[in-house]
Amino acid sequence: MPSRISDAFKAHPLHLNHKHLDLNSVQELPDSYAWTGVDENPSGDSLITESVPVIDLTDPHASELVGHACKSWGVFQVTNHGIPGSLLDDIESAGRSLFSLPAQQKLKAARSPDGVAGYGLARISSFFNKLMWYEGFTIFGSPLEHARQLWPQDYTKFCDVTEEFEKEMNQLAERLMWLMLGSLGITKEDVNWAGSKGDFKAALQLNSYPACPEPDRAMGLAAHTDSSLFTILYQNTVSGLQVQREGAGWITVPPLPGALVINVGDLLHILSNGVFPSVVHRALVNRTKHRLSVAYLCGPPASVPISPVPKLVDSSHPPLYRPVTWSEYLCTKAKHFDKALSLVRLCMPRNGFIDVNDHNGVKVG
Ligand SMILES: C=C1C[C@]23C[C@H]1CC[C@H]2[C@@]12CCC[C@@](C)(C(=O)O1)[C@H]2[C@@H]3C(=O)O
Ligand SMILES: O=C(O)CCC(=O)C(=O)O
Ligand SMILES: [Fe+2]
Repeated sequence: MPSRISDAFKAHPLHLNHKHLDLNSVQELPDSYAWTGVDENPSGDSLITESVPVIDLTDPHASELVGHACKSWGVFQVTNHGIPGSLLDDIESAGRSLFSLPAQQKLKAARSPDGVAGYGLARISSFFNKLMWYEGFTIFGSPLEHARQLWPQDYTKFCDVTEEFEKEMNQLAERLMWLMLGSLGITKEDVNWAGSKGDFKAALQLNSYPACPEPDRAMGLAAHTDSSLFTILYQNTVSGLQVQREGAGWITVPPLPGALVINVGDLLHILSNGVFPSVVHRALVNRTKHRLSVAYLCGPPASVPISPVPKLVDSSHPPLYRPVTWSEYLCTKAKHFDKALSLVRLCMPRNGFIDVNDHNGVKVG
């Protein structure tokens, strides 16, 4: 099993990057991009339409609210999070300047088939027989080499902005982690790798969804859960993000000015012994507007095995998952996609508790 995140995909390279179309110049939806069932299960079909919780982080009850949102939704939005609006504007501009480069230029920074970082299709593309209306750029570590290839004359701006953004996101991640775990009575002593500052690793993902001639039949980013502890997502003003809610179908997470979306990932689901569900989500596209999002996928240091926190385990709550490192999990996900979580599961939950992440029999794609 790989011990470094950058080696996580070596055993399962993605050889699809050549299938790349310049989506900005396509007038009609090619058959290879036409999905069926995109419009199935909209939340409007149920009688009560619930919405994803919005939490003001300066609220004195923030931890309880966050805990409740994590348990019952696995996703929430935050306001008053302390990330300057100007930095959100800057990261959006950095993304725009990247994705508006000519296709040939972007391909100079193409992610290698077995790599983590760079420009290309979504990693999960190989699990679907249709292509996504999507292009992405992943930063893991320094983006310097790729930025030099993209903008030989002027690469420092992109590096400065992404570095500053990651620095701020790291601090917010630290705060959120303890709000989430704190709501379960878990302290730093219970999670020994998270004792000091700056212990998170993260992937920064820039996502671009060009305007699409037939949005009702296209898929921006197919349904998935994140292989992170949790993800902090900035979306521009164009809506598209949807989360799957048991019994309610697909619920749109509306872009709120200045707000950030936080979603539980598979590793926090494991760490919380299944108490926090990792939410299935996807992104749809728009007919006239270009949608951009930036995801900060927060994970533990590469060599740390993640397992259910002992405090959450007793005779009536046996550990549901075996220990797994981030890189090992990414490798399992690259091979088995939505079966990855059940592959690290030790036993089925007791007491008739249904694990929302058990997709056996439920199609997420
Ligand atoms: C650290 C990660 C987590 C990755 C893979 C690797 C780098 C990029 C991440 C994403 C970002 C876009 C959705 C996703 C599903 C994808 O295709 O690439 C994510 C995937 C995961 O969460 O599994
Ligand atoms: O673009 C979005 O809203 C979702 C992006 C996402 O799910 C991801 O980057 O993991
Ligand atoms: Fe995601």
